[in-house]
Amino acid sequence: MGITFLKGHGTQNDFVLLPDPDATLDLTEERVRALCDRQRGLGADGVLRVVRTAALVTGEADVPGMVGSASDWFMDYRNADGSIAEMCGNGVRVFARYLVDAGLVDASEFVVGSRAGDKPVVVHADGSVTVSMGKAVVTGTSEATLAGSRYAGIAVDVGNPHLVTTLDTDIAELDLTRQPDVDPADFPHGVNVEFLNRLADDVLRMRVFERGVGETRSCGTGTVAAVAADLYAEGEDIGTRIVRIPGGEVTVRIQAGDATLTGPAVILAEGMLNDNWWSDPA
Ligand SMILES: N[C@@H](CCC[C@H](N)C(=O)O)C(=O)O
Repeated sequence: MGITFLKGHGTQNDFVLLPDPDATLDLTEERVRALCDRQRGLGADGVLRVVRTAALVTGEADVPGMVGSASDWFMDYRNADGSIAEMCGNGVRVFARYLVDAGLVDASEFVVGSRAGDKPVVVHADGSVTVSMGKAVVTGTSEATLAGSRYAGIAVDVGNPHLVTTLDTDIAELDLTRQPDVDPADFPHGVNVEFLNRLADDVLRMRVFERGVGETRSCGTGTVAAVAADLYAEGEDIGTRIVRIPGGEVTVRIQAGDATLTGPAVILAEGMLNDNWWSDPA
C-alpha cells in the first residue's frame, strides 16, 4: 500500500510531510532519523506529521498545545535527529501551504495547532505564507563558544529556545559544521544558536545552528528571535526587519504582543514510501 509523503521547504529549510489525519502512523525517532537522512532516506531538516487535532484529542491526549486548540489540523514537528521541538516557523508555513494545496482547508486564513499553541496563518496568492508566532520573549543573556571564540548573546523564547549573537566580523567565515558550546545551566533543553550581521538598520544576515539538526539554510523561529534580539539591543519594542539567510530572505514584523514571519513556502514533490522500508528503515 505504501505511506504517502510530500517534500517541501521554506527558504530551503526542508521537510518531509506525512499526512496522517487519523493519527495512526507510529512515527518513531528511528523512522524520523531515517527519513531525514540525506543518503539512506529522503533527506530533510525535519518531519511534519499532518494530523487532525480531533484525532489527537482522543489518541494522544498528552500532546502539549493541543488541549483547548481551535485548530482543525495539528503540526507534529520532529527534528532530523528524531527529537521533538515545540515550534517550527518555516515548518508551519509549509504545513499551511500543504493544507490549502491539498484542499484540506478551504480558506486563506486559518489556525494551525502546534506544541507551542495555535498559530494563525495567512496563505497569500503569491505563494508566500505569514504566520503569527505570538510574543518573542527576551529571557536573558548568555554566550556561545565556537572554535575557541566566545560570543555574547541574547536568549529569546519563541516557543522554542534561541541564543542570538551579533558579530562585527563576517558570519560567512564561521565554521558551523560543529555545534557551538553553550552553558547547559542556561539551556537545560538545548538551544538553537543564531549568528547575525547587521547589514543596515532594517536588514540582518543570519546563519543558524539548529538544535537537533545542525546548520540549516533557514530557521523561521530563529529569524524571529534574531529580530527580537536586534530590537532589544537597539532599545526598541516594535519594528520590521528583512532577514537574509543562506536559503533566501524573510520578513519579520514585531508588534506589541505578537511577531509575524512572512516568506515563501513550497511543496515540490509527492510520493509513496515503501512499506518494507517503513517497517525496517535500513
Ligand atoms: N527550523 C525551524 C525550527 C525547528 C526546531 C528547532 N530545531 C528546535 O529544536 O527548537 C524553524 O523554522 O523555526
